[in-house]
Amino acid sequence: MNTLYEPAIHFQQVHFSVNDKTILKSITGSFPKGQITTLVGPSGAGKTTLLKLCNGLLSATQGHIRIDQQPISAFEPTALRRHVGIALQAAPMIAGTVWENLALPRTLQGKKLSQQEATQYLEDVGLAKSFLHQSIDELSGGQRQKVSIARTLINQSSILLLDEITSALDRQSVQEIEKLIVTINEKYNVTMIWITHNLQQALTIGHYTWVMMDGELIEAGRSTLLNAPTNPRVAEFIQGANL
Ligand SMILES: Nc1ncnc2c1ncn2[C@@H]1O[C@H](COP(=O)(O)OP(=O)(O)OP(=O)(O)O)[C@@H](O)[C@H]1O
Repeated sequence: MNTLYEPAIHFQQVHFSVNDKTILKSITGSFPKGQITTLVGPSGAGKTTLLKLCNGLLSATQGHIRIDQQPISAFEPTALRRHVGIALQAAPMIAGTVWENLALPRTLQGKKLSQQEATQYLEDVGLAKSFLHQSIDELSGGQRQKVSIARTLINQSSILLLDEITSALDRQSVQEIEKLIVTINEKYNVTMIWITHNLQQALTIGHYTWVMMDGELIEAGRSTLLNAPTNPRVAEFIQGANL
């Protein structure tokens, strides 16, 4: 990828296989620091597997991954999870209040999250203070996803991995989450890697885009590549998705 930005994450000839099945083949590329890179490709292309390699949920079978210029192996696992946050489509939560869920990253470290801090994080994602004491079960899908994003901010992660965080939401919530991600990216300069099946979203929200197919990175560059793909496989994929 031709970029002016230093890489937040760099993959060098990364392979991943499980039980002799190759899932990722020879991935080489960078995710530019402070930018939003959208990750697209057909189902089963290896996108989630690649994301899991970025925060140590999985380890590469071969090749090298560097996070902020350091080999990923140099990070202690919990430090890596704090440095590289993740938000998932299902936005997993514990039974309890919004505050208890927000405090979870701190609770796991034996620390507390004050009401004032919790309120600030809620404000950051556009939720009123009144949500603090609300049960997590009473939230809409969009509100739940906002709490999930607020929770990632508590660790002050400099890299955030987003796996299809809007695919289960209604149109208005999708727009709110998109706006929120752009705001967080700009306000905190967080590097984002966002898996999406919504190519319009990949184009409009992404600064950069990676296109994956069959475990390979087949195209990477400015997201506008989705408007005028030079690779025929990418063109066919986009045509099928009616961008
Ligand atoms: N633990 C595993 N054991 C065996 N196969 C696996 C395992 N994890 C993933 N796979 C396979 O690896 C391939 C890539 O999966 P992955 O979830 O990374 O794809 P994806 O691009 O994220 O797909 P989707 O868009 O449907 O979420 C799939 O064929 C999947 O079945």
